[in-house]
This record gives sequence, C-alpha cells and structure tokens, in this order.
Amino acid sequence: MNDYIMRLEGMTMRFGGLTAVKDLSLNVPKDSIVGLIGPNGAGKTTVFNVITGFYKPTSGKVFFKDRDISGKQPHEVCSLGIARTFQNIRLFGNETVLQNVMIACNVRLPIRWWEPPLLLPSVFKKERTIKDKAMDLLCKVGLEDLADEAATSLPYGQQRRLEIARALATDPELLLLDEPAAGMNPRETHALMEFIKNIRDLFGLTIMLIEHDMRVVMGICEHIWVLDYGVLIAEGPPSFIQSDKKVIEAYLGEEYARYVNG
Ligand SMILES: Nc1ncnc2c1ncn2[C@@H]1O[C@H](COP(=O)(O)OP(=O)(O)OP(=O)(O)O)[C@@H](O)[C@H]1O
Repeated sequence: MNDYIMRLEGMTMRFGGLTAVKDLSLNVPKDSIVGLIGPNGAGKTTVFNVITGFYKPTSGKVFFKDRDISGKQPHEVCSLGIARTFQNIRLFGNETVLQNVMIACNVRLPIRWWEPPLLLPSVFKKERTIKDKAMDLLCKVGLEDLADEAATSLPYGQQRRLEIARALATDPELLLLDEPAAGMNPRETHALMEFIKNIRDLFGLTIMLIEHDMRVVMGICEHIWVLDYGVLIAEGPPSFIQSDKKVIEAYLGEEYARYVNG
C-alpha cells in the first residue's frame, strides 16, 4: 500500500448541465491534515458528498486505502472508516449529548432490533460497552460534564465539537470536516485549531477539511487544494497557496495577499 489513505482519480460530478466538479485528481497522505478551499459554489461539499457515497460520481474513481469505493452507499463508506461532519450542524436534537454519541457507536457495536426485548445479558453488556465508549469519547473532547444536557442546548462551538465526537464514535481513519469553524468567534476558532490537531494525534487520524476561515486553513493544513468552478486551480502547502496569483485572483483577494506579505 502507498502512503495515501484516499485518492480521487479524474472525478467528475455533473448535475444536469452543471459540472460541479471536473476531472479532479488528488492524493491525501495518511496521517495528514489537509484542506479543500475555494469560493462559494466551487464544488467543495460535492467532493465530500462523492467521497462519502452521498453522490455517485458521473465519472472517475474514489480510492480509500487502495480500494475502489466509488458509488458505495454512505453506510458502507462509514463502515470502511470514513466519517464526516456537515456544514449545517446535524445533531439528534431531542437526544442528550451522551445519546448522540452512543447512537453513532452503533456502527461498530450494533444492537439488533430483536435483542432488547429478549433481555439477554449480552445486550446489557453491549449497552454498557457503548456507554463507556461514548463517555470516554466525551472526556477526550472535553464534553463529559455536559453528557446529560440536551444536545441542542449547547453553545454553538460545543455543538460542533459534539458533532466531531459523534463522527469519532464510528472509529474513522479519515475524518472529513465541512466548515468546522463556521459561526465561531476568534477564541472558539483558536481552540478548534488546537482541538483538530489534538484529535489527529490522539486517534491517529487523517483529517480533510473544507473551510473559509483562512487562519484555520493556513494554520493547520499541511497541504491544500483550491477549487474554482469545479476545477482544481492550485495545490500545495499553505506558503505556496497564499502567494499563488491564480488563488489570490479567484479567492483570497489582493487584500489578503497584502496582509500576509506584510
Ligand atoms: N444535489 C445537487 N443538485 C444540483 N446542483 C447541485 C447539487 N449539489 C450541489 N450542486 C451545485 O453544484 C455546485 C457546487 O456546489 P457545492 O455545494 O459543492 O459548492 P461549495 O464549494 O461547497 O460551496 P459553499 O462554499 O457555498 O458551501 C453549485 O453550483 C451547487 O448549486
């Protein structure tokens, strides 16, 4: 196996007459934190939707650990080890913080519908294991004191953290974060950057994120791909991306370039 955990090979995604992503190829190194950036409508979330099986690519292939997973269903992709969060937080609103994580643990520790009515000791054991795993995850992400709170009563930054904890409960090797810093204040954003680096190290993950906040992208990503109208216009480390003329014109803007270059 090579050192790339995920690869896209000439991936194109069309919606009717609109080409949302065109002939995209990229290799994501294992254990890295990488970013996908570009203007609104550039095709970034579509890339995540293709990787996670929400969309079947019009053409091209998705490889995860050298296995072709193009067109697999979202639950299969999740079982294989790819988890994601969404641009708009999607928690189970009526459930507690702990229950939100416990539900996701079911991917690895399934309890069949017919098991609980039989009151089998094995079910209680499995439930205990799931609860312990969920609590352990909450401790690792610093939400253990809020375990019994309603998920949607949490402040915004902590809801995002819970969404990540829930994704981690599926034991992913690749975690896709769609605009994790959206709506956060500068203090929360700074904490989020440390958090993302910590969970990568703690869980031995590879993390790919879509983000408009350039402090986050340039601060933690080791490699960045830039899309514009579905086309890859640049890729490289942050230092290269922020001085690339095409990227400045299409996305970052002259003001950003002046700010970065002093
Ligand atoms: N299911 C769909 N059906 C039709 N068009 C779609 C669908 N999903 C995405 N698109 C279109 O594909 C293009 C890319 O959308 P996408 O959401 O991937 O962009 P994005 O880069 O994630 O944008 P943003 O930064 O605003 O989230 C847009 O023109 C969008 O309207």
